Amino acid sequence: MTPAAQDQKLKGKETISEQNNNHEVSVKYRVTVVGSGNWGSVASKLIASNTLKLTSFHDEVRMWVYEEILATGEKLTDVINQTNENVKYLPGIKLGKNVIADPDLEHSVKDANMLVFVTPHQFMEGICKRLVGKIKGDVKALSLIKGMEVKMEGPCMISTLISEQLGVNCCVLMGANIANEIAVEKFSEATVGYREDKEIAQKWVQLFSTPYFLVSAVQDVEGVELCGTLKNVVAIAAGLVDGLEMGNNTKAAVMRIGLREMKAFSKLMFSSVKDSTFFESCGVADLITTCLGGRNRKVAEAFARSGGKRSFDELEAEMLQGQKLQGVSTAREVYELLSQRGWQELFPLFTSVHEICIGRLSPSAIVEYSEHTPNFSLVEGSAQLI
Ligand SMILES: NC(=O)C1=CN([C@@H]2O[C@H](COP(=O)(O)OP(=O)(O)OC[C@H]3O[C@@H](n4cnc5c(N)ncnc54)[C@H](O)[C@@H]3O)[C@@H](O)[C@H]2O)C=CC1
Ligand SMILES: O=C(CO)COP(=O)(O)O
Repeated sequence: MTPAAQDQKLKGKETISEQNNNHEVSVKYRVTVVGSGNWGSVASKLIASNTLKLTSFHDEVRMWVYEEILATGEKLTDVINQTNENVKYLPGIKLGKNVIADPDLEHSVKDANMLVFVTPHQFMEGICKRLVGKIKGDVKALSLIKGMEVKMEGPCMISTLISEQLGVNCCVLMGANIANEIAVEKFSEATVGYREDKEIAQKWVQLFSTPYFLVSAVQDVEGVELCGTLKNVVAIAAGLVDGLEMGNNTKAAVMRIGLREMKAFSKLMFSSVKDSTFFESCGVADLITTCLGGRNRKVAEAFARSGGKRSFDELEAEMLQGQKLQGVSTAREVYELLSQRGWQELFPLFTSVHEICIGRLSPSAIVEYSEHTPNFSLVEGSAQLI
C-alpha cells in the first residue's frame, strides 16, 4: 500500500471512530527539523505540506535555526516567522505557515518524537552533545546530512553519531536532491536507508513523499549514507574538470572512476553495503546531479579557473553567502582513512582531489598522468580489494 493510501485508510478509520467517540488514532507525531540552510528549509517545506494532510502528525513543524543577524539588523528567526520565508538560505519560497522557526535548540526538540537532522556535517558533533538528555525517550531520527567523521577505529557516519550519542534509531534520506529544484516542485527521487525496522522507514517515506518527491526505502543505512557523502568528493573533481575546460568526455570519465571508488571504498569500510544501492537515487543519480549542478562543482570550477591561487574557504564565502561545502572536508576525511591503511594509490581520484584542495598538487593533476601524481590506470586496484 502506498503511503498516501495508508494515510487515507487511517483518515477513514479516524472519521469512523470519531463518530463512535472511540479514537483509533492514538499516536500523533511531532516533527522537528534541526537545521535551516538551503536543504533544511526545503525539507521543512516538504514535511509541512504533508503534516497538514496526514492525520497521524501534528500540523506544526518546528525548525531549529542557527540564529544570525541579517544585514537589515533583524534576526533571521523573526523574519522567517513574519514572512514564512528563509530569506537568507531559500529566498522567494514560502515554507508553509505551519513551519515555526525556533532559535533555541533544546526548546525546539523537547516535544518532538521525530527529529530530522540537516545541518552541515561539521556541526553535528557539537549539536549532539547539546542534545544529550534533552530529547524524549521514544524519538526516531533521520539524517539528511552528507558527510562523516573520522575516528581512530575508522569512519563514523553521521547517523551512527546521532544513534550512539542520543541513543535513538536513526535512518537516513539521501538522493539526487538539489534543494532549489525541489523548492519549486520539480520532480525528484530520494532513498531512505534503514537498518532493521522497516515500519520506521515507511513512516519517514510517508512524511517526505509528495507527487513531485518520490521516496523509496532500502535496508542499507551505510550504503545510502556513503553514496551521499562520497559523491561530494567526485563533484569537486567534476568541477575541476569544468574549470580546466576539459569537456564532457573527461567529466564522464571522472564520474565513472569516482563511482567505482565510491563503491570500493564503501564496501571496504562496511562489508554490508549492497551493490544495488548504487543504482538507487542516492547513488548514481545523486552523483550525476551534483557533478552537473551542485555547489561543490561550482566552487571547484572557480578554484581551477584561479589556477588554485584562491582558497576553497575564500571562494565558498564569496560564492555561497553562508551556505557550506561538504566535499573539501570529506576529501580530507577520506584521505585520512586511506593514509591510515596505506591505500592512497588504490584510490587515485579521492587522493588527488584532497591533494589539489590543500594546494599540494595543481588543479590540472586531476587529469594528468605522471610518476608523481596518482595514476588513474591504477583505478582497477581498488576493485581488487573487494
Ligand atoms: N543544499 C542542497 O541542495 C542539499 C544539501 N544536502 C546536505 O544537507 C546538509 C545541510 O545543508 P544545507 O541545508 O544545504 O545547508 P547550507 O549549506 O545551505 O547552510 C549552512 C547552514 O549551516 C548553519 N550554520 C552555520 N554555522 C553554524 C554552526 N556553528 N552551527 C550550526 N549551524 C550552523 C547556517 O545557519 C545554515 O543553516 C549538508 O550535509 C548537505 O550536504 C543534501 C541534499 C541537498
Ligand atoms: O547533495 C546535493 C544534491 O543531492 C547538493 O550538492 P552540493 O552540496 O554540491 O550542492
